[in-house]
Amino acid sequence: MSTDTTAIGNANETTNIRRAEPPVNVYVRIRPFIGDELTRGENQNMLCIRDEKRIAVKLYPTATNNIRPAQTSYNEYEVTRIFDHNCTQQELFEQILEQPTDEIFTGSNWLLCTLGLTNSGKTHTMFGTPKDPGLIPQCLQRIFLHVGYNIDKKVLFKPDGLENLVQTNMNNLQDEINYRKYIFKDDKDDRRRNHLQNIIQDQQSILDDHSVEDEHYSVWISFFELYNENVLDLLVKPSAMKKRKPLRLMQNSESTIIKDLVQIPVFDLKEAEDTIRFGYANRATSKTDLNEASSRSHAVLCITLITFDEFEEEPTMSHMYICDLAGNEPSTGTGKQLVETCNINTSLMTFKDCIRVLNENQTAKKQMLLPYRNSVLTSIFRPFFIGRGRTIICCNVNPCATFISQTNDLLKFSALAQKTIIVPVEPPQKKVVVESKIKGPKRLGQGGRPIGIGKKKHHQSLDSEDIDDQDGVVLDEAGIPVDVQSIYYWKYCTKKAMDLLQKQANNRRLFLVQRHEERTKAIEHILCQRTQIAQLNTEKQAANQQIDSLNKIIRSEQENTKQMKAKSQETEKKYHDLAKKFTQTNQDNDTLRSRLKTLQQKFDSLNTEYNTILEQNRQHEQEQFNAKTQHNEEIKHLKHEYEQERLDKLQKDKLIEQLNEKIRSEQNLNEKSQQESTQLKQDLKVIHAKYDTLQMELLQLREEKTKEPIVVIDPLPSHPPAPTPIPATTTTRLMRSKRSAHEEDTQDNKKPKHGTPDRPAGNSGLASKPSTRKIPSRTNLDDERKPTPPTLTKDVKTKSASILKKRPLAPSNSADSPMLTAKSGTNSTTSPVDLHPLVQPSPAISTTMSPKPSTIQRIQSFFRHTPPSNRIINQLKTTSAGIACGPSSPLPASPIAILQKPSLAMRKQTPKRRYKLRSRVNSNQ
Ligand SMILES: Nc1ncnc2c1ncn2[C@@H]1O[C@H](COP(=O)(O)OP(=O)(O)OP(=O)(O)O)[C@@H](O)[C@H]1O
Repeated sequence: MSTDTTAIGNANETTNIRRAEPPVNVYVRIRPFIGDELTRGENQNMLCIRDEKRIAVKLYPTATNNIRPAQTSYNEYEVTRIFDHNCTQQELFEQILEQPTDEIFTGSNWLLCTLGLTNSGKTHTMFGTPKDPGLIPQCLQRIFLHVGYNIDKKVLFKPDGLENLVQTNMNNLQDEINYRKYIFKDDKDDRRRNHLQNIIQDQQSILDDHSVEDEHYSVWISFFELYNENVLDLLVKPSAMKKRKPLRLMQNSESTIIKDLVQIPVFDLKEAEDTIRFGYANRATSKTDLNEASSRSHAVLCITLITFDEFEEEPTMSHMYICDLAGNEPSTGTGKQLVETCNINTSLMTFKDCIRVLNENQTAKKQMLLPYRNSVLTSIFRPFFIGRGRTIICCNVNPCATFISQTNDLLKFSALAQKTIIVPVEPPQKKVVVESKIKGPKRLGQGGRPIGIGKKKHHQSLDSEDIDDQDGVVLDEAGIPVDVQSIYYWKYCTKKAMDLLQKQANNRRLFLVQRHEERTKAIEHILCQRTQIAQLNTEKQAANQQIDSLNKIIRSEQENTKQMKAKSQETEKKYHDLAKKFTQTNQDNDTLRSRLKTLQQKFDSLNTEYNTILEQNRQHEQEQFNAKTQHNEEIKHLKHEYEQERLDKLQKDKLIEQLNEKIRSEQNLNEKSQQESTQLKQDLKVIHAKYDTLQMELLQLREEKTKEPIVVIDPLPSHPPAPTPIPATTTTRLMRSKRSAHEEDTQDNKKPKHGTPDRPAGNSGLASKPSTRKIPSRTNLDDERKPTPPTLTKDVKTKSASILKKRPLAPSNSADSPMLTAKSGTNSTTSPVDLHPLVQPSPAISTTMSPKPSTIQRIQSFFRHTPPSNRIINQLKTTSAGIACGPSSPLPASPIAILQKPSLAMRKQTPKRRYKLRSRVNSNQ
């Protein structure tokens, strides 16, 4: 372990000095709860801020920490200033770094480093965010605010290590030109990339014009990290990042030099920020259990300010070291992460040890050696431990209850550091190395007078002595040597020129003194202006705050305006819609009005029509009323008539009923007679059979009596002449044909509508259809009924009468006659004479004579027309009378019957109907 002799001095002297000096500035910043810390229950009010400088840590068992005793106790610590979670970045800068930043312009060096657990907000405090810049961006802003237009555009000097300066030339700025090219590679124009190059090219002429400016500042930035105890440059080419080698540390008794560290001149704030952003991107970070982007190295930013003035002998150089230390964390990882954590913790431990030793040395009689060589970090910061600069420590505190033990340790160290006083020592004499043959700027104060002028003075004295001592020189009236070829003449001229130059130099000196005074005044004025600017800045900040609040108001107003605009647009839309509707409604109204007009006209016309119709109706009603009264009278009359007719009808009905009863009885009789007739028909059939046998007998008899002549007297004049004898076959045939004709007649008689032969045709309604068939028997009978024509001979008549007298028909019905036998068997009372007068035997028929064919025929006809029984005849008479009664006295259709119809009676009696009814009644009547 090496010792640092610069830190060891006389103990008593040092203690006295220390008391006068301010201690190390230690600030505590407590970050707010982030992420899910509140939901995890990390807020257990473990930290209690007593006042601006005092903070108390509550110690009792928590959910995750059971180390502490059960009873609640507080550890109270005092620091320079405490900032709670409400502290803004700007507030922090104003309190911590504003004054140190101003002081680097007076040549002081400052070290600001952050300490704290991992994830406690160290990087956030240093760099911040684009919207909420941290201490470094604000510090740069402050520096460039001071520098203003006095930036050294000539880049006359460059830092050599942390303590020395070198004058620049064409060669030693080449590295910086290259650095700037890749750092500002994203520039759209080449202005910044070529800026330094252009300066160097114009350097010759600029250097000649040294008298124009009086105060210059040049700002240089270097950015490196301490990773695993190696110094690694952060401003190297991205392509060389992986190959980059650790930089070497070179130390002497006064300072530490990092060899080959890139230092870049920046000419404005933008360039400085871009440079730092470039370096920050190269920093080693990785994800840990506690932080998404945990710093795995200590990042050190060095801002170097070179100041030179025409009236000062030497340029001054000051540094601002801003160090974002990696977080102190438990050694829980493995492999690479464990190595990183160990190195981080070692370097932090050494840093704390150095502070502790310094603190202990304040009171200890025997001064201890600083263990700064134990880590690269403390080696670099050594000048600050030996008083070559001031130190600020910012302790970032994680408020979570989980880490309260580590927080307590950190605050304990902070309180210790805050009590530590580091005695400042005189800065070593800065060496300005002139490497180029080109002359540097000529300083007025340098060497008292210009070299040339001093030499001239020396020559002048010599020359004047020469001239004064010259005796043989011929002078004119003005005292000028006449001989221009002589040395005295030229000496004289030179003397005069020197005098003139001296005069000019004196004048210039006076001018420069005057200008210096003016500039001093101007500087005073500028300083005054700076204070004014500071005031203005505060005012500006206040104004900015006001602007912010106003902006908020404006934003809210804008939002309101937007909403109002939207509303107005909506309203406008509604208005347009309503206007459209209004025009539409107007058009509708117009059309409705026109329609109303036409309707009004129609209404008027209809009204007039209505009035006329009303009048007509009134008249019509009157007429109807009159007609109604008439109709009522008519109805009364008709009712009366109807009553009469009804009575008549009742009488007639009674009559009809009586007649109906009669008809019914007649019908019964008729049925009985029909039964009898069927019986008779059967009898007739039997008689026919008998008749045939009789015929046969008759034929036999005829054959027997062929020889006997038969006189046949024909009573009818229309009768054909006496028939010639007919052969038997022919007679038989004739008989048969007659019988068939008789059968046909019988069959015709079966028909009910055929009237009986004695029924008068004219009295029967059924007889209105006379039978087209002529019954020969009836004709014969009619003919028989007729009186015998006078053409008949008396003989014949007599004969026939005699025959009839002698041989009445009854005797003809002898025992051998089947006809008589049958008749006598069935009805002895039946007699053809009694029954039917028409069938009485004709007196013309002579029975005495042998039967002739005509007689046979008459017999046949007799049998054929067997008269019905009396009963049948009576029945027929009754029936015919009944039947004749119907159609002979038909009931006339009565109008009352029509009126009796319910449909007609119920029908509404309109005048028209009434009229029709009346006309019908009239027509019926
Ligand atoms: N004052 C603050 N306000 C709001 N957020 C903060 C504040 N301080 C820290 N944070 C947030 O806390 C988180 C951790 O912060 P940061 O990375 O700076 O911690 P750290 O101490 O640098 O950690 P490490 O040592 O691991 O690098 C970040 O997300 C950051 O945004």
